[in-house]
Amino acid sequence: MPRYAQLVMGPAGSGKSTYCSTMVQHSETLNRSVQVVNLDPAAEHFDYPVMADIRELIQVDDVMEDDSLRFGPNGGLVFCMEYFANNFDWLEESLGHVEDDYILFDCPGQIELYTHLPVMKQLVEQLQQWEFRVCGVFLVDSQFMVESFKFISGVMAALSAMVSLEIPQVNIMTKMDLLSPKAKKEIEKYLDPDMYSMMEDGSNTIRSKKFKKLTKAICGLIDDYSIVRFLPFDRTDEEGINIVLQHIDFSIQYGEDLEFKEPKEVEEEPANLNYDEIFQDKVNS
Ligand SMILES: Nc1nc2c(ncn2[C@@H]2O[C@H](COP(=O)(O)OP(=O)(O)OP(=O)(O)O)[C@@H](O)[C@H]2O)c(=O)[nH]1
Ligand SMILES: [Mg+2]
Repeated sequence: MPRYAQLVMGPAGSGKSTYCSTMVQHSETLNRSVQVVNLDPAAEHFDYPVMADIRELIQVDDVMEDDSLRFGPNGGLVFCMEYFANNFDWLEESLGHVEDDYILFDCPGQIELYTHLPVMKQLVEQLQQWEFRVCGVFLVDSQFMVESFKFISGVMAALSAMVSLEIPQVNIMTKMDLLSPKAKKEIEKYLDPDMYSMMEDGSNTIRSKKFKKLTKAICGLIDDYSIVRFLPFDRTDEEGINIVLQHIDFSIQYGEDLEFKEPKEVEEEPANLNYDEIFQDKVNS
């Protein structure tokens, strides 16, 4: 039986840890067990119970304090993640092996992990070897998506994770509850974007003539192949959270292998009932 994993990725502060705790709470209401692994060696705050925490293996502060390494916060994080990739047996031990496990991996926010460093790809391959079906969940803060040029750079960030990890990926715009009603209306066009008209939009902020051709080619490619789409995520909207979860479940075929549960049998009538006697009583009366 397979196990299931969501790799929760996205830029710093995009809402990854909040997404994980929201999903855990939501799953509880559905009677589903979802666990979280913290993979951020610099994490300070999160409010979900962890099944494993990378900080038990290595911490950024320890790496930065090491005089022989002399790393800053970002170099320190990269070192930690490479150390993690060389010690996947720690993860294997922490995960154990429970069939049908559904695990969220709360990843760090450094974007280079998803663009050109090999560690996340190595993690995906390792999880697949352990029979996990893995879905990438890429989060972008909706407040940084309400203008054409910001949207295109968000799309490119999501796309580079998709290309480098080669797994199904669901892209999400977070913090929808923080948008003003005007911005909420404005963002609708980015949830189902027509990239061509976005380019032609006179009010847009893509002004540079020099790069217009390149931007147009990128927009055309994304539009023609429907490569990137975003789902809205408002942590206060249960129905919206459920739609996101359904998309992810569908991409990793969660539920298809679950064992079919027989419906409860209706209680049989007591076997010692003698219908002839009852019938006779009725005839006599
Ligand atoms: N209102 C609102 N605030 C949110 C939402 N999601 C996250 N936040 C806030 O945004 C901030 C960052 O959220 P985190 O969940 O810590 O983001 P993160 O991506 O885990 O951040 P790093 O791990 O530092 O990269 C916190 O103050 C959250 O409370 C949301 O859906 N709505
Ligand atoms: Mg976090």
